[in-house]
Amino acid sequence: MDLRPFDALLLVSFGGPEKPDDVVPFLENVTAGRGIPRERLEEVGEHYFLFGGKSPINDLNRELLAALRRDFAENGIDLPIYWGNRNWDPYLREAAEQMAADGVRRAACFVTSAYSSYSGCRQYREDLYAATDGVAIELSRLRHYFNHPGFVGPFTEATKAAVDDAPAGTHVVFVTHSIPTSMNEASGGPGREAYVRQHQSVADLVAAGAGAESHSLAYCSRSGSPRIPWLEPDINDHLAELKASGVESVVVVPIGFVSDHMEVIYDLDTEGKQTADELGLRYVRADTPGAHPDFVAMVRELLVERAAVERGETTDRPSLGELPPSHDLCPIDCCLNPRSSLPVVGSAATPA
Ligand SMILES: CC1=C(CCC(=O)O)c2cc3nc(cc4[nH]c(cc5[nH]c(cc1n2)c(C)c5CCC(=O)O)c(CCC(=O)O)c4C)C(CCC(=O)O)=C3C
Ligand SMILES: [Fe+2]
Repeated sequence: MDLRPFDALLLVSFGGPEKPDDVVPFLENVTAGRGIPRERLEEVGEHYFLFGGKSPINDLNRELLAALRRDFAENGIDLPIYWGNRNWDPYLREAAEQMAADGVRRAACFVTSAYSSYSGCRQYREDLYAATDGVAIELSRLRHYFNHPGFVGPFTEATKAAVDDAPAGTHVVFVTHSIPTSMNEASGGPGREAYVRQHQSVADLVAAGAGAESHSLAYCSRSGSPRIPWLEPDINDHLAELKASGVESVVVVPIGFVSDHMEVIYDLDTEGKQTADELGLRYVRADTPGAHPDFVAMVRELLVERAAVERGETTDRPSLGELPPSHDLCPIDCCLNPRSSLPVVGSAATPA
């Protein structure tokens, strides 16, 4: 398999605490200079302490790494895979330095965030720039994959399984991370609202593929000042509205998350489930892709595709639904955040 010009794959993720002593320093990393109210930090810290001070995210990434290495071996790909996080050990900077020491010149980066937003797109590209500043290595962020069959497929399979087991009249609620409405407006470029449009497209695709009778999109994990508008409805409010409108059973599908992060196991499996129990709603949560073989194969396919693009060859760019396959290079004004003007990797010269 021709993977030139790449000589490594870098798995790029958020990072999370692994023990109680990590929790506060991790939260300080995440919120550095971001003005998250202290109240919210204490509350988020409690979510982690409830699970022994350990986030599931690092172990999930270790599983994904192992699955990727097996998939590469089975497909005759002899490319090293590295791992680096934004907010916790192993940090991106260490991964970049290790790659450079190992002689890697050009790495393709797979980010564990499928959609466009400052948090899921530009902030990672800022992190990649900072990690390689002064390090002789070039990084290329692989395209957003929210509408790739390897992402939509596992969600459709999981949702169909849950819907098939559920009583008639079950409503499917798709859930993602809430973000400030201003961040949504800037996602994909000024006024594009790519974040919400991408989620709506995935929700419609998965609902159709799973044979859902009715479906909607809701949000979890809101933070920040209550005076700043964030995307709504919150999942808990939404469950109450559904119940009031006569719904008796829901399947909850966390399409905003590639695996069972803290948001999924706390905000949905713990808090959302409790809300549903109090309302007397049947509540089942569908699986995230995790290390699903089709999701793992997608990472390889995105790498092979981008390598061909970099060599100037024409190639297939699989996508589902009405939105086109996402760009390789982001428009120069993609996912801007008025509070940040840091340099980034992966920008085109032209605006959206
Ligand atoms: C869009 C989006 C994703 C999905 C895309 C992606 O996957 O990247 C995501 C993922 C994640 N967010 C995570 C954790 C946190 N996010 C926070 C804060 C924030 N997230 C935001 C957005 C997103 N976040 C925003 C606009 C904020 C507030 C401002 C800011 O600070 O930027 C805070 C601070 C406290 C709080 O405000 O809740 C924490 C602790 C974890 C780790 C979970 C684990 O440990 O398993 C993961 C995967
Ligand atoms: Fe977050």
